[in-house]
Amino acid sequence: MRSDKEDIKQAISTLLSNFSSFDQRIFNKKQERSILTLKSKLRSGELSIHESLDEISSISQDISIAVSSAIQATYGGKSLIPSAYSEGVEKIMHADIAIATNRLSVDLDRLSTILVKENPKNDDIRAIREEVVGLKVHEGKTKFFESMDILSRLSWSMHRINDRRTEKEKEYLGNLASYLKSMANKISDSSTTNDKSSRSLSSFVKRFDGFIEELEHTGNNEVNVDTMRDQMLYQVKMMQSSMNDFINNQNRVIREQKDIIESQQAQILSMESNVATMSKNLGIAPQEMLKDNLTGVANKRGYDLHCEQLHEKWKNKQNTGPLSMIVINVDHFEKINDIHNRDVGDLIVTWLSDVIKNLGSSYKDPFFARYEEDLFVICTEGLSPFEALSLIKRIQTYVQKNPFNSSYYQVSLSLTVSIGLAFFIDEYDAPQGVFSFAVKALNQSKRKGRNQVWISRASLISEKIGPLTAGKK
Ligand SMILES: Nc1nc2c(ncn2[C@@H]2O[C@H](COP(=O)(O)OP(=O)(O)OP(=O)(O)O)[C@@H](O)[C@H]2O)c(=O)[nH]1
Repeated sequence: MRSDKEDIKQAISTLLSNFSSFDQRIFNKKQERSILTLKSKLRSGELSIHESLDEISSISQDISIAVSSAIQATYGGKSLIPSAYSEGVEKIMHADIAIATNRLSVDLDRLSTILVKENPKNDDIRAIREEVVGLKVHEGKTKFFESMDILSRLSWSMHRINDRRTEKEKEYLGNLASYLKSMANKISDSSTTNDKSSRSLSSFVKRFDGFIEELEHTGNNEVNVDTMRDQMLYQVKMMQSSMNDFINNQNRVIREQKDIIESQQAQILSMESNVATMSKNLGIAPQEMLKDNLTGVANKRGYDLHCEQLHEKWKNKQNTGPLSMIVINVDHFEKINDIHNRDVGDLIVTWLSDVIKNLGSSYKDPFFARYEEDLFVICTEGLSPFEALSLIKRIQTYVQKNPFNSSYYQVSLSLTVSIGLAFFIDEYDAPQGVFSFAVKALNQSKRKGRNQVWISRASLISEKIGPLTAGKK
């Protein structure tokens, strides 16, 4: 595109030189000066092709008028009817004006050839080119006014082409700026860091916005559009260098994260191998280490592991419905041990564990563990406060109404249990905290006379999780 422009500039410049060499009778000093100024401005790049074409059009009109005046002066002021023209022109065929006309036809030939090559699909230009070829056929005959008319029309066609070209270039620059803006936006939004390189990328969003606005207010002057293209090129280079910084930084962050993950993986591997060694030394399989020997349900280790998973779920909001912890303890267990013996106590622990497990299976089969001694914990997931309380009531009623029997030890004992309930309420709740809320509620049940259910943070549960229709506060 650049070199085509240079060709056009060159052709216009030659045309102007030939204008200057016209017979002095045709020009006055002012026209001569304006041709010289125009030429030097065009050469220095002060003037665009667009502006030069305007000037040429007006100079060629001046020249046409001057030539017609010259003819009138020569032929005694005959009126300018077509036959007078052809007669006048015929008579000055051998004068300088004829030479100038021939030069003009050569210039037109050159200019129209370049334009047809550049715009092969433009019908106007092709038609003008045919007229120029027609002019050449009549070489030797003076066709000054026709040449001037063709030059004028050629100027206007170039005008229109230039207009469309600058419009297109502006559109292209605008699209490019929008694309780069959205790219800078996306990258800085998705950045994992807020370092200098990602901030610098986000600053391009504003810069491109300014550029798009400036483009909207720029006319079709190609000198301005050239400047805008240069500015855009500069911004693209700057953005490229910011992107390089950004990519280097992101790579560094990824490398650091990879190092952390590798060291964590190594720790996990060593922990796993420790567990494997421990279980080997103890002669039990790893999963057996998470089970209570007496009841076969999860033990405290199993409970701790479950709590870790529960915490992850809670933090990432992946839990399916409300979460709660229910702690259950046999009333006066020490006395039972003392009055009967620890074996009876063991049987009671096993019996109660089965009772809780069976009743829980109708309540979405919650995780259940023997935490220690005669203390059990149920972690419910997806049970409303009302449903959790209904499960608690069923356990309590079952224990109360069904005495523990052992034919071997010949005992039948009426037992009761005390219970504490707590719910996870907000993102600050962690399993250890919720467990201690549940234990506090259990202690309250014991203090208030046993065989009771107490609920921790009951008003918050009603407000944030769901209604409680049973239980005491
Ligand atoms: N049989 C049996 N007893 C255990 C076991 N582990 C701990 N114990 C005993 O269980 C008793 C725990 O009693 P607590 O739960 O404090 O009961 P309590 O103080 O009698 O009664 P509350 O105040 O109603 O809880 C202690 O005497 C422990 O020695 C076990 O595995 N089997």
